[in-house]
Order: sequence, then C-alpha cells, then structure tokens
Amino acid sequence: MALNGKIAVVTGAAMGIGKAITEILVQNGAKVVLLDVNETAGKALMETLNKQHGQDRTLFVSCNVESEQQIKAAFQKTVETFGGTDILCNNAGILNENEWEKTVSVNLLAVIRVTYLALEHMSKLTGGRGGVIVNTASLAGIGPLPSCPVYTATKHGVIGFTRALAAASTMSGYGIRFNAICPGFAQTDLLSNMNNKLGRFSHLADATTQMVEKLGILNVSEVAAPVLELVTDESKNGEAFMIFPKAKQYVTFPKVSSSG
Ligand SMILES: NC(=O)C1=CN([C@@H]2O[C@H](COP(=O)(O)OP(=O)(O)OC[C@H]3O[C@@H](n4cnc5c(N)ncnc54)[C@H](O)[C@@H]3O)[C@@H](O)[C@H]2O)C=CC1
Ligand SMILES: CCCCC/C=C\C=C\C(=O)C/C=C/C/C=C\CCCC(=O)O
Repeated sequence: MALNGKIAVVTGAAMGIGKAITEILVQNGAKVVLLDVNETAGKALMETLNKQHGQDRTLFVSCNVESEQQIKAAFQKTVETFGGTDILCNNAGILNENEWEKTVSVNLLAVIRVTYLALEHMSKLTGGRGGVIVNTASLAGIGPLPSCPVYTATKHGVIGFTRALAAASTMSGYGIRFNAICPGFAQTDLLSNMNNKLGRFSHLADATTQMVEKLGILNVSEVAAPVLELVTDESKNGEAFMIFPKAKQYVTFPKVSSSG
C-alpha cells in the first residue's frame, strides 16, 4: 500500500474530518498518532482501528494543540513508539466568533506551533526524514464567510502560512512538502449550534444557511480523499485544494513573486 512504513500525526483526530483523515491514512498503510482533547472519542477510535488493522497501527495521545508542552510530549511519544514522523495533518479547528481569540489560538497559532515543533523531527536539516504536512484550511480561506470574519481570517492565515513554508522548504532543503485543503461545508459537529457561535454576526445566520443550501454539504470521506492525494502525490507543494460536493480543484493564485 502507498503509505506502508509511514508514520502520520493527525490533530483533531477524534471526530469529524480528522477522524476521516485518520481512517484513510490507516486504510492506506500508515501508522497514525491521534492527537485530540476528546479522550473518550480518541481512545474509542484508536481501539476500533487497532482491532480492524492490527494492534500497533494507531496510538491516541491526549493533546491540546494550544499547549507547547503537550505537543512536544506528543512528538516525543511518537518517536518512542513508532520511530519518527513522516506526515503531519494540522486539522484541529473550532468556529466561535464569540470566543474569537480562542478561534485564532486554535485555528492559526496552534497550526504554527505544531508545525514548528514538527519541523524539529521531520526536517532533513535537523536529522529528520522529510515528508509532507497537510493543513486543513477551508473555502473560507479563499473567499469570505461573512457571518464568521475571524474564522475567515484564520483560514486565510493557514493558507498563507502553508504557501510561504512550502517555498521556504524548497529554498532551505527541509525535504518537506506543505499543502492545504479547502473544504466547503462538511457534515460535522462544527456546524451545530451555529446561533450560539456567530456572536455579533448571528443576524447573518439565515444568509449562511442559504450559502450552505447553495454550496451543498460534503461528507467527511469526500474531504479525506483529497488529503490522501496531497500526501501521496510528490509533485504537490504549496497547493490549496478546494473541495466541493462532486468537484475539487487546485487554486490558481496570481503570480506576484518568483518564489511562490
Ligand atoms: N465542518 C466544516 O464545514 C468544515 C470544517 N473545516 C475545518 O476542518 C477542521 C476539522 O473540523 P470538523 O471536523 O468540522 O470539526 P469537529 O468539531 O467535528 O472536529 C474537530 C476536532 O478537533 C478537536 N479539537 C478542537 N480543539 C482542539 C484543541 N485545542 N486541541 C486538540 N484537538 C482539538 C475536537 O475535539 C474534535 O475532535 C477544522 O480545522 C475546521 O475549521 C473546514 C471546512 C469546512
Ligand atoms: C468562497 C466563499 C466562502 C465559503 C465558505 C464555505 C464553507 C466554509 C465552511 C467552513 O469552513 C466551516 C463552516 C462554517 C459554518 C458556518 C455556518 C454554518 C451554518 C450551518 C447552517 O445554517 O446549517
């Protein structure tokens, strides 16, 4: 299988899109370390996958991506258990325009924090094997979701960070590819209780529901399949991969410098 012998770390792995990413990586031969704050769901997923695919195929580590110390410990545990990291999926994310600083913290600051700690293990410049990092952004990283300006800002930030690091990696010799997925609306808990999450933009809830009806809703396996494509296709670096129900497309960005 394509990912035999590869070790992946997935954040926000217990539920929703992260769970589907974890499943497709395991199904394609990888060993996967599941990081999440939801211990009950994370352990249950680990047990199910190990029963289906073999006892040493996954490991759940309780980890809040807002904590530098917990991330360091998680990568250490990954090295001790599986010997290194080849694939990182920065997927953990929240939507809460009321608690907007927490939204920035989890969706953007933590992606940067986890990536920098992962580089110490993955970069060829520091003794790593190289590999690939796939960040979960959103279509809201390409265009605006008016009811969620802070969420929109974090996802634009994730795409910018991904593309800049892709170019930095090529120029520096990290041996790591960096790509982002940009799904439309997907059927997960993130979409529930929206009225409580939109804060001062709750008056735009109906307009958002109309956007959902127009764009349609993805199931999580439709989001996970493009992640596998970005992990396995070694020609892909610095891509933002848009995922719609029944269609997917790489973003063509305007060329404004020689490096991007
Ligand atoms: N559901 C949707 O319509 C879309 C979601 N996304 C993005 O997909 C990613 C996953 O979201 P969903 O699966 O939809 O949400 P979800 O709520 O179903 O799953 C998120 C997972 O992340 C975990 N998590 C949250 N905060 C964490 C933290 N501080 N540390 C570690 N784990 C944490 C949760 O426990 C949960 O298991 C997010 O980055 C989200 O922004 C992108 C586009 C569309
Ligand atoms: C190009 C225009 C941007 C379109 C953004 C499209 C989808 C993005 C989805 C997400 O990243 C996460 C979802 C946010 C949901 C916000 C509200 C959902 C309301 C659900 C409902 O009314 O049923």
